[in-house]
Amino acid sequence: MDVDDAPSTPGKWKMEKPHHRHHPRLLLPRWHHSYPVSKLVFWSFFSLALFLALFLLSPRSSAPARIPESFASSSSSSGVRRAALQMAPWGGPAWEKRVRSSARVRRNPGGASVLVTGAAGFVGMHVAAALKRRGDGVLGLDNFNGYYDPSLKRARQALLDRAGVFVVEGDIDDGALLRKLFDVVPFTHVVHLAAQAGVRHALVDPASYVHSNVAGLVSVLEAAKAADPQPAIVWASSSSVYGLNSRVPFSEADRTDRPASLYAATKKAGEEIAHVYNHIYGLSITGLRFFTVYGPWGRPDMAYFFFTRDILRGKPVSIFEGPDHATVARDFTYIDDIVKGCLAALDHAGKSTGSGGKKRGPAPLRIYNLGNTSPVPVTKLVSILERLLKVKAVKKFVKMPRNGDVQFTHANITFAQKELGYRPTTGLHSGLKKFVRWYLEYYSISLSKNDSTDEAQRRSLRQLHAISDGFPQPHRVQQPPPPSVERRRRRQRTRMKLVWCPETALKAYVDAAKALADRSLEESSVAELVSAMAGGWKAQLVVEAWARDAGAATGVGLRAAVEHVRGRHVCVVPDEQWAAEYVGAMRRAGASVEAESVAVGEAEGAMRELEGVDLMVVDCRRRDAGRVLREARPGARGMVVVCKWAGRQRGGAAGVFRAGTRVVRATYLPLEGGVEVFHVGVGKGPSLGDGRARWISFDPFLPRRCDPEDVLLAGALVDANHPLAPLAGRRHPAHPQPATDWQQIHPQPPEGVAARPRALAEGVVPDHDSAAGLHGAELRRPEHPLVLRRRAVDEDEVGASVLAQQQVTCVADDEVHAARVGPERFQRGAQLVGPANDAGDPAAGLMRGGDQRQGRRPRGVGAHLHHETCAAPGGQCRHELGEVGLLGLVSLQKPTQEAHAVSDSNSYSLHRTGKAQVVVAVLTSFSVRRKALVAFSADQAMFL
Ligand SMILES: O=C(O)[C@H]1O[C@H](OP(=O)(O)OP(=O)(O)OC[C@H]2O[C@@H](n3ccc(=O)[nH]c3=O)[C@H](O)[C@@H]2O)[C@H](O)[C@@H](O)[C@@H]1O
Repeated sequence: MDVDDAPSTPGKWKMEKPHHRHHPRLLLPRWHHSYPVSKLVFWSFFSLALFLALFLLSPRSSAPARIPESFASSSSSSGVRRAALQMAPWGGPAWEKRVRSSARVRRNPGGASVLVTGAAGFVGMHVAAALKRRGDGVLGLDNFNGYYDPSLKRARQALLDRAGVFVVEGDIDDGALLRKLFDVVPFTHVVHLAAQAGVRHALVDPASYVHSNVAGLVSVLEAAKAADPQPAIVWASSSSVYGLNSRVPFSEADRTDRPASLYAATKKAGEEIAHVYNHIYGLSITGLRFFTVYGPWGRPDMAYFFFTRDILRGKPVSIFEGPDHATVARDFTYIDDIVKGCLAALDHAGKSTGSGGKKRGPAPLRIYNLGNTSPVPVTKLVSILERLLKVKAVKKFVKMPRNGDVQFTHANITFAQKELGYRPTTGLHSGLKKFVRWYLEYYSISLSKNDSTDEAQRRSLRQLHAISDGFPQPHRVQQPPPPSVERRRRRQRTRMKLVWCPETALKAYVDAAKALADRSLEESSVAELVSAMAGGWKAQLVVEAWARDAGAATGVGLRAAVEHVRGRHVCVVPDEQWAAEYVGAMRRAGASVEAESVAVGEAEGAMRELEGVDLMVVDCRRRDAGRVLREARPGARGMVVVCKWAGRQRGGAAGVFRAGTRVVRATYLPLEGGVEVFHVGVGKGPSLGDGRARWISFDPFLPRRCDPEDVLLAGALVDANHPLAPLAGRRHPAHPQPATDWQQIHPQPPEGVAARPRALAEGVVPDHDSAAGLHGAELRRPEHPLVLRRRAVDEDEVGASVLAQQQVTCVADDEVHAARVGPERFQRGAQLVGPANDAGDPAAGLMRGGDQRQGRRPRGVGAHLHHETCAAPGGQCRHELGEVGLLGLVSLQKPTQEAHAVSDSNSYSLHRTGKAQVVVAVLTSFSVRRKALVAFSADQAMFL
């Protein structure tokens, strides 16, 4: 799993600029104006007293100086147990170098260098990743305590590591470590998110709250105030400070002196402590009151998380109720909105004025609510989860225990809106959808769409069998690998590793074909192809770099695919106007688009948000196509790249593919259910050097307009570090030299047609390359006749070469055409599907089921085909009614040994025999010197 599954919103990352960004009022501690000084004094004393009492009472560890005492607590049913954590040692030149490098600002002139505490935590990881993505320097700090499953924290750490963020293993209470960090890096900001979270757990382990949330905060502020330069601080307070406040929505100006839990009290104490450090030392401090944050990579101790686990396991979930069965509600806020708020708070923080512990002037002290402004009852939360999980929850309504919970929360975000441009955009349903997707993926749980609830539940239970009784354990515990392992992994990542699943490929193909059936959209055959690819690879992140006026067919196809594989489809566009046009095009094509599915911005910016791309579709007509490709960050398996209109590149993409780049020329996609797709791309002229090419798809329902189309699966990008780059230099095993034309790839046409390629190559017929490409084609299963579309028969001579030896059904559009094709072409029992029908409308007679009045054809598998088979044009016709399960069944006879293996029986045999070499191949019309073959050999391709 990669960062992208995590920082879940790749899309619009636009914070509205506040109108009065530099308003002098911002420099004043606004929130405490309405706050009596006596209360301030009271809270300061309260905090310190609480801290001293609990700190002195708690047992101390005798850990060596560099292994700080832990504030971690392992919650266990037997009660409170505090454990000293063994921290990784820190210090030394190599460690310092790593720290410096991680905190170095890159690609973002004037960017921040940020220390993120609690970086292996839920919010911490997302914030650290987001800062890194935009080019800020980021160093993480986390003590990996055992409050909840540390392997989840390790997995987050591994994710950050891949993103280039080093997470130092240490405690915020380790003053020496903090001083060292500030010595090594002049941090401009600290985002302090390390804390002991959880409202109810405070009853179990009160000391941990004081240690982390009071002493830990003081420790961080001490280090920050002593640093030179002093950083600005942004830190996490909590909505829980509103406690028993009953004014809704909760505003920063409301009372916060009636906390309902020790957790809330420690957060409130933190706000008062912040005042002290601002007042005495001139530290710029912004506190953020988070409202019940949820989302992918979340905290297992939170209700939405363990409800999900319990629902899947069939265990009862306790839904709290207030007095008289009153609803309990929360202002659930999606993680991406919180991240945006954190980044905006950091950007608007204003500088600390002190240095080396001395105040030099007033500094900003602020507090903001970051909520969603729409409270949702817990019952609704449960019903959304039921729907998403397709499992009925066993609900138990219980009276809200008096353990710190409050009945409702509701944020007033006016201040954050005005001053930070904060605007939450994710509703609970779509946020939970992302969470559930992540959860199922992370814990490797699959739910079938068609399962009945019971079956889904049984399956889930089986899958969850391995999950322990406590917080769920992931299948894969990701520990940060030692450098040597990481190096090896990186090497491995440079090899394409694809997992091909014919079932999902078929579903995606069929859905794409259905979605596009009644629309005569350009590129729809390509759309079906890439949809099948995305489905077959089970691509979790599919990115499309759209070109203006390109239509929406590909987008529709990709959307159909990601639905099947629970993946994500994101379209990258350079600006808002393109975004609007894209959304419009998609809507017109009948597909809905959520805001987060559109990434707006320059190639670099937009692609930076997208880590772990499985399949990338780039329209090379975009000027920045090359930059888009260069910025693409593939997932661990590698990335399938489809370049549309590669021959029309406008210079942007030209530099991307180096000379010698292996380019694949044909696609064979094994699907299931007797359906296979074989796409051949062809160019004009004996070679493909003239930059013009077009698709032939043996899809009988190809749109009438099959415009020139270049689709490329290319394996090489300019960046030598790119995981695909090594493919550029590799030779296809069957062809020691890069293939230069089709003949080389398919050197042996079948008997009886041996003369044809030559004749065709001499340019006897138009489109001869397409015919050449088909030499050697044979029907894999004669019982499924090959359906050739008109043009293939009429113009391409394909019919002649294939029909000479096969039982082939040809589709003719009209009588005239049928006559022109001529029966002489159809030898050896070849038949012509005649166009005659009752109404005398030849085209309509071919395929009923489409909108005949509008002359539309039904396209795609699953449509009912009612056609008449005629012995010859104008002859007697035979009726046939059947399910269309045939999209063209063809395989190469002897082009390569491996393709032959494909045709042996089915795709599974590839796995067994390991013979398959060519699995995917797509044509390009690149200039000759760039043309070559990309082959995924059996050891690179895995088959399910
Ligand atoms: O916003 C906040 O300040 C706080 O939000 C959450 O605290 P909470 O809102 O209580 O979140 P959950 O523990 O996930 O509970 C969510 C809702 O589910 C309810 N709940 C919880 C547990 C349960 O078994 N049943 C149940 O109905 C709670 O009463 C609450 O209304 C976090 O856990 C805190 O760390 C954070 O500071």
